[in-house]
Order: sequence, then C-alpha cells, then structure tokens
Amino acid sequence: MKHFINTDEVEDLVALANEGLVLKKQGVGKKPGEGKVLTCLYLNPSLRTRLSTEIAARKLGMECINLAADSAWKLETRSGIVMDGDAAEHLKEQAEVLGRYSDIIAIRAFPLLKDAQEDYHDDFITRFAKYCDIPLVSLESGSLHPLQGLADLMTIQETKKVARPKIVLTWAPHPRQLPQSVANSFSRTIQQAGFDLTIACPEGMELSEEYTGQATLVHDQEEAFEGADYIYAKNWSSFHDYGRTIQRPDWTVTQEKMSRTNQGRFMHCLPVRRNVVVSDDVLDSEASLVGQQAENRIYAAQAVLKNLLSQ
Ligand SMILES: NCCC[C@H](NC(=O)CCC(=O)O)C(=O)O
Ligand SMILES: NC(=O)OP(=O)(O)O
Repeated sequence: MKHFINTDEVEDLVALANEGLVLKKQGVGKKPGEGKVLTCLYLNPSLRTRLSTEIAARKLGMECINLAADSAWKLETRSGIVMDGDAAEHLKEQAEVLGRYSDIIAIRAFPLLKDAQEDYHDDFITRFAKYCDIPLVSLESGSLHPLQGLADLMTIQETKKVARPKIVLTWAPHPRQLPQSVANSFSRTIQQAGFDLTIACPEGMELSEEYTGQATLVHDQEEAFEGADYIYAKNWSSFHDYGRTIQRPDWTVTQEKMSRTNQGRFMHCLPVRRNVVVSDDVLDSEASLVGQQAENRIYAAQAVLKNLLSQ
C-alpha cells in the first residue's frame, strides 16, 4: 500500500490486523523507523489518535512531530485563487515542505459537513495527496477513520467467541453535528474482513451506500440487539440530508437494551458522552471494550507505519 487513507488500498486487511496483534504480543524487535520522521498535522482535537500514533512511531524508532493547524500559517486550499485575504500559505507549498521534511505524513481533517461531494471525494487529505509524493496516513478524513476501523477489527478478532459473531452498529444520540467517518470505517472494515454486519438507525439516518455495502439495515434498535455479540454505538449526522442532526433520546444504549444481546460486548471509539450515547452502567460494566479499543490504536498504527516504512 502507498498510503493509508482508505482500507480498500490494503491488499489483505485481516493480515494487517493480525500483524498488529503480533506486534502487541511480541513487541517491535529491530526498529525499522530509526532516523525517519513522521509529521502529524491536526486540524481538529484528538487524544487517542495523537498519543497512540506518537507512541507507535517512537516504538518503531521514528521521530514524531505533531503540528496543530492553528499554530501554522492560515491555509488556502482552493486552486487558482488570488490570495489577498487572511490565508498566508497555500496547501500546495505546505504539502511540498512537509513532504521534504518527513518520511511519512499523517493528517486529521474532519469533514465540514456542508457538501458531501467535497467531504467524501475532495477533502483536505485528498487535496494534500495531490501535492505530496510520500506516504500519507489518515487520522480521520472527511469520510473515513481507517486506523479506528483497523483497531476495532483487531479488538473483535481478540475477543470473539464464535467464528461469525453477530455485530451491530447502532446510531446513538448526541448534542452536536458529527461526521459519518467512524461509522463508515467500521462498516467497511468489518465487511472487508468477511464479517456480517447489522446497522440500526432511525429513518433518514442511513449511511452512504458506498460504505454500508451488504449490511442488513434495520430501523428498530431493540430488534437489532436481539442475540448480538457486539454492539458498536456511534452518533453520526445524516448522509442523505447531508449534515442534518436529529434528537432521538430513545436511542441511548442502556443496560435494559444490552440484556437482549447474547452477553454482547459494548464498543465505542471514544470520546463518548455518558448518559447520552450510552448509560453509565453499560460503560462501567465488564461488557465494555472501549479501553481495549483505545489500546489497540497503538498496535494498529504500528502495523500501518511499519508497512509504509517497508515500501
Ligand atoms: N475520534 C473519533 C471521534 C471523533 C469525532 N467525535 C467528536 O467530534 C465528538 C465531540 C463531542 O462529543 O463533542 C467523530 O465523531 O468523528
Ligand atoms: N477514537 C479517536 O480517534 O479518539 P480521538 O478523537 O481522541 O483521537
């Protein structure tokens, strides 16, 4: 793989997840990143992504530089523009310079949630990739969060009790307008690895068909929970009425709903709004895998960086 922007670029995703799990058990060994630089550019806040990616890079022997976009020059991303406004630098120069300073660049750039075409096919990372010929890693783009998807796949591989568990991705309430990226990546990654997926959401909150693939779509959350081995909760804003949010407090994941599952495990990428997305008792129970998911972000990033370093 040249970049890690979309898990479709990965030839064997299950092998990459297994490589991450081996790194978790056995450590890195000889450091393949000695003398190499990873630059991470953050246009949005982060806790897990920033720390796990830096830890992964350091364990591989790399130097990791984190750059917050608001501490660099204000950037122009459009082509052919007369730059007589606030923006002092063009994406073209920024990409070239970061490319000359680094061996791998990683970028977090959330969608603006105004224009689906722009967020899904012409977002910041896609534009950046045009001007930069070194490997790029997405730390969450306009439409995907592939490192999260990979860590979530590793967490399911580590904990599953049956070969074909029932996996449910459920929409959950949230007070803000959020991207579809985590949900898109979970759906895509899980199905790419050969698992079946059920997606539960209120009517009108269906994800893009580009990412739902063969998933079974249901609008009755409690029906979806019946016999489930995994419940992955996430809020997302509407894809079809792009960026619209709805208030449905009856979709909070509760212990009562979890009791319909097959002693199902609870998953969320974090950060999570307690008693909005999921109730305290579920999050604080043995069923919760959220800490393990966050830990696996280190090994997902290690597997990805190691592969890109070997190109
Ligand atoms: N890193 C994974 C989640 C990032 C982002 N969540 C958020 O922005 C939550 C913010 C809040 O709860 O206010 C999202 O949904 O894509
Ligand atoms: N799960 C995740 O990406 O967390 P952060 O937003 O804190 O990086």
